[in-house]
Amino acid sequence: MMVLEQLRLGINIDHVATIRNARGGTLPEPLRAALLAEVAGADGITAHLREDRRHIRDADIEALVAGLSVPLNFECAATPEMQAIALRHKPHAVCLVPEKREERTTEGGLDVVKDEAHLAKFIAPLRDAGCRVSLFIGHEAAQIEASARVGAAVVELHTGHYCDMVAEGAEAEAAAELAALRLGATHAHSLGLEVHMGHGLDFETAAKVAVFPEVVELNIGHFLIGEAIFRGLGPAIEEMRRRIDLARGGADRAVS
Ligand SMILES: CC(=O)[C@@H](O)[C@H](O)COP(=O)(O)O
Ligand SMILES: NCC(=O)COP(=O)(O)O
Repeated sequence: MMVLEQLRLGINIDHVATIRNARGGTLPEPLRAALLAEVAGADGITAHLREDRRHIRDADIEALVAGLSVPLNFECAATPEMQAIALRHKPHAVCLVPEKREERTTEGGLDVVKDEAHLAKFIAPLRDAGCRVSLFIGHEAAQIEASARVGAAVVELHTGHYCDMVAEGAEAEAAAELAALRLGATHAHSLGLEVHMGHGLDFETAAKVAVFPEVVELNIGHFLIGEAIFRGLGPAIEEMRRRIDLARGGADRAVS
């Protein structure tokens, strides 16, 4: 088995805030989860400040910026409000995602082709401020090519549909989606874009995409926060690290 560069594992802590907000108090604290994730081997922390603040809130972003030792990947919609917040905090990375207030979770990728002019203008000041701008998109070639044109440094390919197909036992569709993600990763890499993947990944699906050599980072949240109920957050993250390292051909480096 070929040994590839170790994948960066970004831990999304949005759903710690979902649990906190269910009671309206201050516990559990997303920052505490993020610090624990760092200790467990997270290479970065992802937090999505939605327009409706349904999970992460502005104060969480401030606490993360002040308290983290690893890079923050700030996910947000491409709106003037979010651009101002990003420019105030200057996180390591800004990942632009599509948002619909009525959706339960991020349903698809950005339509970079349609919003090319807007995104090019939107990205420029973030890039000038030193943020690595990432676009959360589907695997379609046209979206990848438009992402390169608008000046993004990174694309994060949406793995949600692949994960849904696996969960439904739709084997042919899952295989086709995985193949399309693979092609998308190769295409994006060939255009000079750094390639990340994320959304809906669990131990099995993360291992499947971890083998793609062009992918350098996975962002994983909901599954791990759920898994933390059963085995604790640290052990859940360590197990994810072990599985993706193993898939990547680095069993000797994997946490035992
Ligand atoms: C963009 C993305 O995939 C994550 O931010 C994910 O959306 C987690 O948050 P939600 O459950 O609010 O979609
Ligand atoms: N960008 C994807 C992400 O941060 C994690 O998504 P999920 O694992 O919470 O679905």
